[in-house]
Amino acid sequence: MSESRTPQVLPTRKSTSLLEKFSEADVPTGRGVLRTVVFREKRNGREHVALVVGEVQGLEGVPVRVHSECLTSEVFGSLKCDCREQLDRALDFVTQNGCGVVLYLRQEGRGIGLGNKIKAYALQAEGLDTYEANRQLGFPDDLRSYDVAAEMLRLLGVRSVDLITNNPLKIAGLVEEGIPVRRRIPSRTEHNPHNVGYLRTKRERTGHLIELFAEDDDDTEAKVG
Ligand SMILES: Nc1nc2c(ncn2[C@@H]2O[C@H](COP(=O)(O)OP(=O)(O)OP(=O)(O)O)[C@@H](O)[C@H]2O)c(=O)[nH]1
Repeated sequence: MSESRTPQVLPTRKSTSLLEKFSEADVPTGRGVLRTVVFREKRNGREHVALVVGEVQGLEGVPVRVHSECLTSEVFGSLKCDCREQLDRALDFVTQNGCGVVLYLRQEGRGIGLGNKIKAYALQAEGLDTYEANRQLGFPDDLRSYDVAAEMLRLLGVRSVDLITNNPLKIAGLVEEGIPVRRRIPSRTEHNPHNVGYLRTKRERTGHLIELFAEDDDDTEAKVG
């Protein structure tokens, strides 16, 4: 008796559709026009933004920043982290380069949300570091996933990226979701007395490639900032 085999079709992340492209328009800014594309998550209605400069469809090695929302720093000017500066510098980079994408993901507080991030700040004021505070609240160090970012890039037609980041987990996360990362572009920001502990902890605990001092310099050619 001949054996009939059903071809095994493995589900791939690429075939899952998490998002719909909801709207887009050109928005004039101090840096120039940003093509602003809003994607909506089908499962929860959450909106994420792609800020696109130039023509990226079908391109390899597109400079991309995958940036997580940080209301406290980006809107209120908090000095406890370097998020606003990283966003500003990434936008400078892609606009000066004439091509690139900044994905602005609604993953406040590394995915735990604004209210919980402020709870974590209260614990940090009592001496816990950023990861200890997360754990005390019952969360892992980082709740983010990169499936949404990967699908946004695919829907924009980006074939591979030069990722603006210091976070090795972001690179791994995107690769895992099927987006080739050609190289890393370091994101360099200034430290201050309020965020130096946060930056050091990220470097020590999650391997962030942060150059806090001149002696940390590496010889990668392109840098943001
Ligand atoms: N839970 C928690 N989140 C924080 C804290 N400080 C900043 N964040 C959040 O951390 C996120 C920072 O995200 P990103 O700017 O993408 O930075 P990153 O993962 O450090 O990696 P790169 O900037 O790409 O190197 C934002 O969502 C901030 O709101 C904190 O003390 N606790």
